[in-house]
Amino acid sequence: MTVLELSGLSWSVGAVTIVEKVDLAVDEGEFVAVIGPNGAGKTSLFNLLSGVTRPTGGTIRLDGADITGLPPHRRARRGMGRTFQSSSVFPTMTVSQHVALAARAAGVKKVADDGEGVRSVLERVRLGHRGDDLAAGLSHGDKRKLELAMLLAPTLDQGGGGPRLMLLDEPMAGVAAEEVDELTDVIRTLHRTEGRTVLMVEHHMDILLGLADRVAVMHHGTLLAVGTPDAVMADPTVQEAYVGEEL
Ligand SMILES: Nc1ncnc2c1ncn2[C@@H]1O[C@H](COP(=O)(O)OP(=O)(O)OP(=O)(O)O)[C@@H](O)[C@H]1O
Repeated sequence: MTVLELSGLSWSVGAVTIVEKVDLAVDEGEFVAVIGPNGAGKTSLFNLLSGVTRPTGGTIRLDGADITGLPPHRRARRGMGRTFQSSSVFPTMTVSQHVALAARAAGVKKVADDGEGVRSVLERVRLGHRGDDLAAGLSHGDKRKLELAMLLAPTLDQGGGGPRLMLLDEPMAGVAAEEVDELTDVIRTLHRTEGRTVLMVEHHMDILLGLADRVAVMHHGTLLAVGTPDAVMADPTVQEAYVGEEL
C-alpha cells in the first residue's frame, strides 16, 4: 500500500526553482534513501514533506489524503515525524528530560522524567543507561539517538510506537565512524522490527547498502533516478551527477 505519494512536487523562490516536479510513491514499510550532491534540494524536499515550507506546485498525499496544505503539527498527528540536519538538543537538560519534554510538547499528559514510558523509549534507541546524564555530555551519535527518542515520545501515551512515517535528515552527520554502525542498527530496528516507513537523507552510499530498499537521487532539484542501491550506483547518469564528489 502506498503511504506517501508526491506528484509534480515543486518549490520555487522567486525565479529560482529549487525542487522541480518530483514524482515519488513510497510503500508502507519501505525504506527510501534520498541522496544527491550538495545543494541538490534534499533538505528543501524534506521541508516540503514535513510542511515547514509550502510547495509552489504539485501535491503530497499521505495514506491517500491530500496533505499539501497542512501545517507540520497536523501532519505529525497523521503519523509523520521528522528530525533535522543539525542536532537540536539542550545541553543543560538530562536525556530523560528531553524525552519527557517532547512528549509534553505533543500534548501527552502526566509524563514523569524518570517514568517507565520515558525509560522504555530510551531503551529502544539504546540510551537506557544515559537517562540521568546531561545531553551536553553525549557523543554526536548518542545525540542523534536522543533525537530519535524524541521522535517516538509524542506517542508515549499510546505505547510509544512513534510516527509511522519517519523523515530522517542526515542522521549520520557529524557522527564518529565508530558510532555509525550502532546508529545504523538503531535506525534499522525502528524500520524493520517495528515495521515503520522511513525516508532518510544520507550522503554516504555505503551506509545505505543493507538499509535502504530504494535510493532516490536528487540533482539540481529534480529526481534523477530511483532504484535499488546497486542499480543506482551502476547508473551512468548518477555517476555523472556525482563527478568530483564521492558517491
Ligand atoms: N529559502 C531559500 N531561499 C533561496 N534558496 C534556497 C532556500 N533554501 C535553499 N535554497 C537553495 O536551494 C538549493 C538546495 O538546497 P538544499 O539545502 O535543499 O540542498 P541539499 O541537497 O539538502 O544540500 P546539502 O547536501 O548541502 O545539505 C541550494 O542551492 C540552496 O542554496
